[in-house]
Amino acid sequence: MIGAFVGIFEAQFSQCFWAHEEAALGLWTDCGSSLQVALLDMNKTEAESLMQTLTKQYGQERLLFLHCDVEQEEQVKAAFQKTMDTFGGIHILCNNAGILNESTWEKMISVNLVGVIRATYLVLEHMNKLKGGQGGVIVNTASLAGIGPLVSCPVYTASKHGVVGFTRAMSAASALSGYGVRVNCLCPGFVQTGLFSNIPARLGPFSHLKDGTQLLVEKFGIVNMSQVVEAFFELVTDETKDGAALLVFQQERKYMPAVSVTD
Ligand SMILES: NC(=O)C1=CN([C@@H]2O[C@H](COP(=O)(O)OP(=O)(O)OC[C@H]3O[C@@H](n4cnc5c(N)ncnc54)[C@H](O)[C@@H]3O)[C@@H](O)[C@H]2O)C=CC1
Ligand SMILES: CCC(=O)/C=C/C=C\C[C@@H](O)/C=C/C=C/C=C\[C@@H](O)CCCC(=O)O
Repeated sequence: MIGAFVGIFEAQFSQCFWAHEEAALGLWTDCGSSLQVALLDMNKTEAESLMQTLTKQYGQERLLFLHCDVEQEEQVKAAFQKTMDTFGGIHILCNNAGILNESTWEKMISVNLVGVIRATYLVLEHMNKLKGGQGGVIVNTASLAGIGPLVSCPVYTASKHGVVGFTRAMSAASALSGYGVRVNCLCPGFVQTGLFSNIPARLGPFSHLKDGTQLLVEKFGIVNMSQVVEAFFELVTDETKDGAALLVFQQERKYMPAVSVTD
């Protein structure tokens, strides 16, 4: 799992993640008897405290932290190889790393979209059945802003629309190529994390639109982190889900049908 430490996944990790262990393990024959997790992130500070907590609960042999910046090809490649060497395989990848700051929009595209593409292509070197892998599933964290425009954040919106489009196309390419790898995306609404804090400072040239964003927050409400993790595991464990975009609202979650231009 990439970009897992702070925010959406960190807070609910232990409560939800291991609760789905049996269902996840049942998907592949070479998984052994327990779920093992590599947490890749560039935030070492947060990593240490979470790893201490999880290690106490689940044992050191099932957890691995690797410092990794998704903007750096060699770091991602090395982290996946270390994960393979440690655990013997990679069956689930969650591309969760993301930033929001309209003032540094090129970086936002680099992390939120290019980082997802890079990690997907690199993990396929290990997951792809045509390359000796066991197959697997990739879940990309997009956003509701990957479905509809977050007006105060046009480039964040573009990055997340890109994640949804890449997910759907990569899913079809994988299925038609026989990779044995499903690709889905999560589209949560607003979640109380670090990314959600200090909103005006994140809007760059669009800070004058902060009130409109606040109206969206009031309209959509705040999604609980455990709802996001539960949705993640639905995309992992439901083998019928491939190329799916799962929207996570405060009151419900529902799938967004792909728009077809040929219908
Ligand atoms: N907070 C929200 O309201 C929503 C967030 N999301 C998405 O959820 C994902 C997680 O974000 P949050 O937990 O909210 O924010 P967060 O800021 O709390 O967590 C983001 C994580 O990504 C890591 N990260 C950032 N850049 C990285 C890089 N270059 N390489 C490796 N790791 C990197 C950070 O260290 C951090 O651990 C993001 O993709 C975000 O766009 C989607 C919908 C709503
Ligand atoms: C700084 C911008 C801000 O207000 C905070 C953003 C926090 C999280 C980022 C993003 O992932 C959340 C986006 C939520 C968007 C919600 C509504 C629309 O933009 C999409 C409408 C989708 C639909 O029409 O169903």
